[in-house]
Amino acid sequence: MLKQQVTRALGLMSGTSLDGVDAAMLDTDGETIIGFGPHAFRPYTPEERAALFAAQGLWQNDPGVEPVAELIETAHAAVMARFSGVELVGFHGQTLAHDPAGRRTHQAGSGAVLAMVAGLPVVWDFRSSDIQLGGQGAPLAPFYHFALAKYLKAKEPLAFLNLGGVGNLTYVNPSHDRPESSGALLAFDTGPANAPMDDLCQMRLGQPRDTGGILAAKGTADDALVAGYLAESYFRRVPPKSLDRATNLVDRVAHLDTSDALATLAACAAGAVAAGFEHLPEPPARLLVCGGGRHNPELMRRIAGLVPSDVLPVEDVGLNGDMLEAQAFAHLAVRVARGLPTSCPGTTGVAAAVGGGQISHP
Ligand SMILES: Nc1ncnc2c1ncn2[C@@H]1O[C@H](COP(=O)(O)OP(=O)(O)OP(=O)(O)O)[C@@H](O)[C@H]1O
Ligand SMILES: CC(=O)N[C@H]1[C@@H]2OC[C@@H](O2)[C@@H](O)[C@@H]1O[C@H](C)C(=O)O
Repeated sequence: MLKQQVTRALGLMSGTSLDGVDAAMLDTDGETIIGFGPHAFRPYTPEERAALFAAQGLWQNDPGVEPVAELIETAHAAVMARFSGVELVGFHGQTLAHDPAGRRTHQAGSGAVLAMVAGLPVVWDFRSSDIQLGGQGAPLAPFYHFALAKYLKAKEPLAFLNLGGVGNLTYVNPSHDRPESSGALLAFDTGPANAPMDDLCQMRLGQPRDTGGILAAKGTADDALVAGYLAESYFRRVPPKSLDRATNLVDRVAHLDTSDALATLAACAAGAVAAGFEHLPEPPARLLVCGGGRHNPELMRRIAGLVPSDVLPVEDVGLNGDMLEAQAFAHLAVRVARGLPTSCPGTTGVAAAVGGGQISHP
């Protein structure tokens, strides 16, 4: 257990978009955010990205996973070395496979190795205990979203939307004192967000993304295809629910030219968010958007056209939308070190509030 409560924690997040490692420092006691610290981004090289892409679907003991874990550890160690004054590290690892129905999830990279390299305590393996207890193991950022709502002094319910490789939505009712209180949080993955658009760009153009949504904006979405996709059962399923990165969405737009295909994928991602709104207790006045997808005006325009809330990048309330998930794992690390829960029935569907994560010491 942590002796002092307010801790300078470094959060490390390598998300499903496979773009690189986000690292951000946060001063927190795991409940109240005291202040934000420096941050850094360490992009994966095209070769590293290709190796991570090829490793999608691999489980802990599968052949070929070891060199990928080493790649991940090396990239994280490099970005950690840029920080000083860190007291505790929260290391998410790289999700390679996620199967909540089978009660297993795989975040590659060892926190024990990073603890040795950095000479610091590292909290890692955040998702296993939740999934083993019947939760989805994801999303986990909602407990941080709750702390952010308090930091913003929100009085009314609000929602956070992360547009990463996968999208996830968190409804926060800030009238509660604790995130695990019944009704304080409702969170789930909305559907694929940027990953299918990125994959299509990589396959057809040899580039990692449709920067600024420029190509998507030139295209016309295939509305029938979008409607057929959104009619699928995932979108109607009552949360909690979470997704793997893998999807066959790119195959479905194979017959479309690149701009139309990207417009269609953006419409699917936006439609998935709107479908998620159907599950919220009420539409919040504000939808605060983080994650790389908020840099895609075409995606943002489509979401704003479909939901009744004001759709705002989190920068509009003074937060950093590129570092929010890294900050979340700093915050969660402190919660784990203090023995506080990191998920609850409203966020992952686990039967009761549970603390995930293990701590490795150097
Ligand atoms: N300027 C931009 N224009 C369009 N898309 C962008 C831009 N910048 C980033 N993105 C998209 O944002 C994504 C990266 O976002 P982010 O880093 O939030 O995802 P992640 O954390 O890896 O994923 P997840 O949250 O699912 O784990 C990439 O998929 C990329 O396509
Ligand atoms: C299994 C896994 O890694 N899920 C990620 C992914 O990326 C976005 C979405 O799907 C979310 O469920 C989760 O990440 C964020 C950080 C979370 O746990 O809140």
